[in-house]
Amino acid sequence: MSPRTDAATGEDFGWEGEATGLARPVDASQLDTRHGDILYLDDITVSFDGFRALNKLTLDIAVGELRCIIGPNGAGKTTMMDVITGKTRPDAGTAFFGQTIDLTRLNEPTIAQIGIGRKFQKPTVFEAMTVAENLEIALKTDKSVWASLRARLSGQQRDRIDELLGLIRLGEQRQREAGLLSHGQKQWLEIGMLLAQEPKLLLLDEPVAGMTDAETEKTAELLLTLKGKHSLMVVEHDMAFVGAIAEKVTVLAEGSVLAEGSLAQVQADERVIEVYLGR
Ligand SMILES: Nc1ncnc2c1ncn2[C@@H]1O[C@H](COP(=O)(O)OP(=O)(O)OP(=O)(O)O)[C@@H](O)[C@H]1O
Repeated sequence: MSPRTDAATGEDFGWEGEATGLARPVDASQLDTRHGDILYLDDITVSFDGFRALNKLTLDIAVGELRCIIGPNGAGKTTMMDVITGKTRPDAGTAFFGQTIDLTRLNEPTIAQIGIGRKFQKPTVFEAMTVAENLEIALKTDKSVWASLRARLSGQQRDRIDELLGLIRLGEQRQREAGLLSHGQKQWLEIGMLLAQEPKLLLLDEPVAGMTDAETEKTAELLLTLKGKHSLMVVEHDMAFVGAIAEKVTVLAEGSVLAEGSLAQVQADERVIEVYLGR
């Protein structure tokens, strides 16, 4: 046997058949969601120096679902997203994207490429470029900024940018430098940049933190529009926002699922009240 290398990223995945290895390159067309789930985490455990940040976490997300994840500080929400995106390898358990793609065997660039987008809390847009240019770069396969800007857009790509601008409500700002946008507008632009890559599953970490009430409301509308077309996992502390968008809410505590249901159901759950109030 010889070491295997991912052609797309040039990264060495080790020997075929090893736990850290990747037997074959994966592409998004292999995503099999015939059973209805886009994501299935099973018995995931992550330990940091003996401390269990995730403790036998089991959770599944249906295709097209908008799932909200809540939980007190330190519950393991970020660690869970790190496992899904390949940033952290679990000590035990499996994380399946569809029925067949085991995310615990893939690296971060490959996971992004097969259709899992992640929005971190802080917006990261190209501030010196216009809103439209930011979306252009996100659309292109050649990620070098200058190569992207020099290349001419196809009619189809122009239509897609118009569509994205409408969706993220930045049509009137298209020629504006991204650095001049409000915090909320930057967040929407970054969501637009992720959407340009047509993710199947979008992970959003506290998308409305620092937003005004009006921006929060617009973000709720945006996410409700995306639901169905994409599957979404939203980690959020703002309960009014969660109430506006969520059908099903998962409460994490001490690295496991504590409760699941509508926001009203989980808020009425004694165990949930206890972990939030620390009684
Ligand atoms: N790299 C690390 N090394 C050591 N401990 C870590 C590491 N990353 C996370 N932890 C610990 O794991 C636990 C879970 O952290 P995590 O950031 O996933 O929680 P969270 O639910 O996202 O919290 P918050 O709502 O505050 O963002 C915390 O106790 C944290 O201190």
